[in-house]
Amino acid sequence: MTGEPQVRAVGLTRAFDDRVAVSGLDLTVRQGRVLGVLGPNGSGKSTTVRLLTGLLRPTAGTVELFGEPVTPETAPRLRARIGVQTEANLYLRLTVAENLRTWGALHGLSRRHTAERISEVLDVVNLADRRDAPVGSLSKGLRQKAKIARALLAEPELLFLDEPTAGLDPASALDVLGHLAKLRADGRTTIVLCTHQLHGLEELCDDVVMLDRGRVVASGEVDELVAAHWPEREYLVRVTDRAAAEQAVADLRAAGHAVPDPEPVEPSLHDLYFALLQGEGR
Ligand SMILES: Nc1ncnc2c1ncn2[C@@H]1O[C@H](COP(=O)(O)OP(=O)(O)OP(=O)(O)O)[C@@H](O)[C@H]1O
Repeated sequence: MTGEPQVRAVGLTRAFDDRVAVSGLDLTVRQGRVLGVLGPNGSGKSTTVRLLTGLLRPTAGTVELFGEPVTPETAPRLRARIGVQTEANLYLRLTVAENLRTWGALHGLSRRHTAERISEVLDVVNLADRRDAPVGSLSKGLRQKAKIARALLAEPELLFLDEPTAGLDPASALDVLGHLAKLRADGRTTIVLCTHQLHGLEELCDDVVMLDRGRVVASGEVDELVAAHWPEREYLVRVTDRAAAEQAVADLRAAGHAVPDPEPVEPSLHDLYFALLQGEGR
């Protein structure tokens, strides 16, 4: 963990009237890492992202982005360097491409670079065929895609995503997660994402903060947390011959290992969805 801290929060706390949404949160996200902010509904994930991006003022505690304190004065300048998926609604009367062009202009991108990036980000979220549709005519999931495209447009060095795969169909969710994995592999983008949908995120997150009712219940590197919780590993062997599976189990039992009976692995509804709608397995 050698990168410079891009995000640092100390004692971050936010109350709404007498309800404490986030309490005493400490976190550091270093350059090029992916932090997952995880927790059930109402645990404070979105509030955390809004506090970290300067969209909400803390009741107590401090936030630094790129080593600079976030204050009402610095927030607009610092926010120009980050991509936030949840920030501000899209203009419903403008088309997807017009929304993105406006965003590109706000971030100082040239018209030509914006046009190139629009094609690239619409491909990432699989929305190219709706680029000239008014955003107001899009379904909820398609609007979500447009917001992700907007967050990615200016190739921000720091990206905040709030439930990025919520409302996306399984193939589009995989496309978005695949793109985030590519950004992670490039090492130039630092990502903070909050979610309660864990599927597909295990391989993406380097670090996690787990929240419950606004408090941190665990935080650290994913590998270290998993290893500390489950020091033992299980091993999986796959064979297609039932008799061979039973023989292997009998041999293991004879050698003194407590092994359960072999169980067939049934293809899932997920597998069926991809076989029928994405052409896999045809
Ligand atoms: N603007 C607000 N006014 C009053 N209470 C709020 C406000 N925003 C959030 N809260 C409360 O703060 C707590 C944390 O909310 P938050 O949206 O951060 O949770 P979350 O973990 O993102 O939840 P979800 O997974 O359901 O999106 C909740 O109890 C919520 O009702």
